Amino acid sequence: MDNLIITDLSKTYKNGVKALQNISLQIPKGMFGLLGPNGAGKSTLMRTIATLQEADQGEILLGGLNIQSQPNELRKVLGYLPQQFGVYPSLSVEMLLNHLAVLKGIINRKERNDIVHALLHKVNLFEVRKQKLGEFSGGMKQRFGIAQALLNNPKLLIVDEPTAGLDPVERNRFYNLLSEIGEQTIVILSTHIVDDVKELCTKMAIINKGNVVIQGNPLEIIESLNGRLYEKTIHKSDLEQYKKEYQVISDRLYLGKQLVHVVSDTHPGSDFKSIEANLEDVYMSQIFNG
Ligand SMILES: Nc1ncnc2c1ncn2[C@@H]1O[C@H](COP(=O)(O)OP(=O)(O)OP(=O)(O)O)[C@@H](O)[C@H]1O
Repeated sequence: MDNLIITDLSKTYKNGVKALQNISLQIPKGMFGLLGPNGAGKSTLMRTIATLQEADQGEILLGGLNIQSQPNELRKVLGYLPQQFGVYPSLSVEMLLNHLAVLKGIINRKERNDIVHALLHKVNLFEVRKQKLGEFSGGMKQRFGIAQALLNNPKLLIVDEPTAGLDPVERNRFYNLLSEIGEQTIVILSTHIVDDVKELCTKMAIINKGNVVIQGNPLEIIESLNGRLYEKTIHKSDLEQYKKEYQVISDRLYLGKQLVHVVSDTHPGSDFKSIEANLEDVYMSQIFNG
């Protein structure tokens, strides 16, 4: 299976926003999590990989395929679930998937029927295939979004913030579906929900202000913070002072008390407790102090 290799990719919008700044990433088969805050550049990167917009500089290769010079070849092996997935609410799920299959060039009726039914089973919508999409819950719509993205049996699947607004049960179901697809395919999951990546991904990157600030295996990335993370309960009124004195990466109210997490190479003082890092801590340390 071919890797997706992104080298030195940059994009500045006409208004001067540097959305991507010399991005380089190596993305193998499996689930790849792309984390970053609002405006980090995730959608710009996804859309560039999906050949929906062009970069100013850099190269994207999928195996032997050059995405910029061979966009039509890429589209044949690409599945894409954008952030805003527009649907025709009055069509039944089966009719709409059939229609999209025709648009994707699956002309033979028998073959098309087989593919549509297999996909409806895969995303667990077969039983409700006669229902209108407009009547579906958010989770069902997202699963339909995956079904349409899989119509051409893609080598590369891009999903842009797919779990926003899903309840825990639906989110879990969606995770399971993506994991299964990730066994055969490169899946790039763009999200600002740290848990999405923690649960699912074998590789990840955090981007902030158009830059890759860290990339690798989530467990190894977490390990890089261990031994340097401390916790303390403080008075709320002291928070600003702590922020001046220490590298505070997060502050939150926990059971009515103000809890701070601090990164420090040496023990910051006896009142601090050394704690195990998690991905949220890594994310916070990279976004706010990186
Ligand atoms: N068409 C555009 N013209 C000008 N600026 C844009 C355009 N699209 C995005 N931007 C800006 O580029 C930056 C990156 O935006 P992008 O949508 O890629 O971020 P994102 O990480 O996907 O954010 P979110 O999580 O909010 O979707 C932002 O500052 C955004 O305002």
